[in-house]
Amino acid sequence: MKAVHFGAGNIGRGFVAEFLHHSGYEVVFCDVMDSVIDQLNASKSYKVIQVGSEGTSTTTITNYRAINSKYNEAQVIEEITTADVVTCSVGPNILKFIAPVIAKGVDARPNDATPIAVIACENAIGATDTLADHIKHPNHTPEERLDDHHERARYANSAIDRIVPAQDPNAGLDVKLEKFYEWVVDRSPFHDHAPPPIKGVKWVDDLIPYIERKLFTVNTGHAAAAYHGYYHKKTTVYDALQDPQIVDEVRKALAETSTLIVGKHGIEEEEQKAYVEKIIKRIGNPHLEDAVERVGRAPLRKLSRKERFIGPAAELAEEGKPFDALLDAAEMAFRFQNVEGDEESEELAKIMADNSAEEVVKKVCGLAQEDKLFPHILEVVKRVQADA
Ligand SMILES: NC(=O)C1=CN([C@@H]2O[C@H](COP(=O)(O)OP(=O)(O)OC[C@H]3O[C@@H](n4cnc5c(N)ncnc54)[C@H](O)[C@@H]3O)[C@@H](O)[C@H]2O)C=CC1
Ligand SMILES: O=P(O)(O)OC[C@H]1O[C@](O)(CO)[C@@H](O)[C@@H]1O
Repeated sequence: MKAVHFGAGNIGRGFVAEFLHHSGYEVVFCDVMDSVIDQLNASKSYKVIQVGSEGTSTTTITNYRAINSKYNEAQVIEEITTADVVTCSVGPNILKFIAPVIAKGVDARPNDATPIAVIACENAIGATDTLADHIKHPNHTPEERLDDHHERARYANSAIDRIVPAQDPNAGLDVKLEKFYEWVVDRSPFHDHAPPPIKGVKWVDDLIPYIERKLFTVNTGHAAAAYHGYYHKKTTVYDALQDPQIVDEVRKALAETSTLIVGKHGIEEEEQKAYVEKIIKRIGNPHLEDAVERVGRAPLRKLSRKERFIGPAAELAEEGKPFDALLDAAEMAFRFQNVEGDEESEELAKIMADNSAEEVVKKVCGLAQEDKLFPHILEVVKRVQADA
């Protein structure tokens, strides 16, 4: 079996490739960074090191190759025509850039082979759908080829959860990460044949409760800790969580999202409480040394309409339920400006400087004036702008 994986970064090498490897797949990494491609092709193995209070354990990943997809389109297409699975972990904003080559690879597949399974492993609701929309766009797949496209490819959304911090620059290809993992994938696209045999994946018929619970608990809590931590000059998320005031903010934000999740998805209150406790423990893992700048990265994405703060706060506002702590966390995200190495934080600073508060709320948060949350976020933006 063969899997083509786009994005040989932290989650790609550390989580997705590890699962694929242990399930018997040869992994062909595609990335645009020469250094990582050269290292992968020059080495026969790398290590995945799981750290936590239970101790450390290591697994070794072998049986992979790597292609620089920036220069070798024909080679990537060829690999996709003979692969069983395409996965990616490149970041939600990069999906449009990898779609054209995947479209060509899918189009070149024979209709009588098992359709290739395409699974995007990004922190976003419906990331595989987004990728599929780009792939099926007339610029990339001719319209007359869409009718039987499903015979060549199936697209499954997924929710992927594992904390993989930025790695030590001297670690080479090795990846340090937490022991916990969860990879949940929508089974419905494979209704007429077996889903790909990836060990450790949980196949479900309805992914929405899983991805919303994950995004609005793990990612809301993690990002809230990082943004409050950054504001209070903490180095890591662990450091941030040593501050009782920050823990309190995180707990309050998660109490708000829990109300939404429990009400919406029929999850037991006690179960959600236990999930929250587990998440707070996970994000406070001292062995990960996870910088607040990494967890806060890409604030424009994280402040967008369907994301971890505005998404749940907008729904809570419509239901007339409390969302104050989510507003506080969003305020800290708006203050995450001009952070070294983070382009979106620079863009955020420009947007905040060049636009009225109303325009910022519309542009960044995707809210309309008639949304109940609008005036509340507007106050937040005005406050941050006044401090500039
Ligand atoms: N690190 C984590 O703890 C988790 C990350 N995720 C998600 O996984 C995705 C990736 O995150 P990380 O692995 O942390 O980031 P990363 O920055 O370590 O890896 C991203 C990789 O994608 C590559 N890339 C960028 N543009 C590309 C292109 N056009 N074609 C091929 N490769 C390209 C980059 O060179 C890099 O190697 C994000 O969507 C993130 O939200 C999900 C769960 C956990
Ligand atoms: O790019 P994002 O959305 O921050 O994704 C990485 C995040 O995913 C998580 O690992 C959770 O699975 C976060 O802890 C981490 O910060």
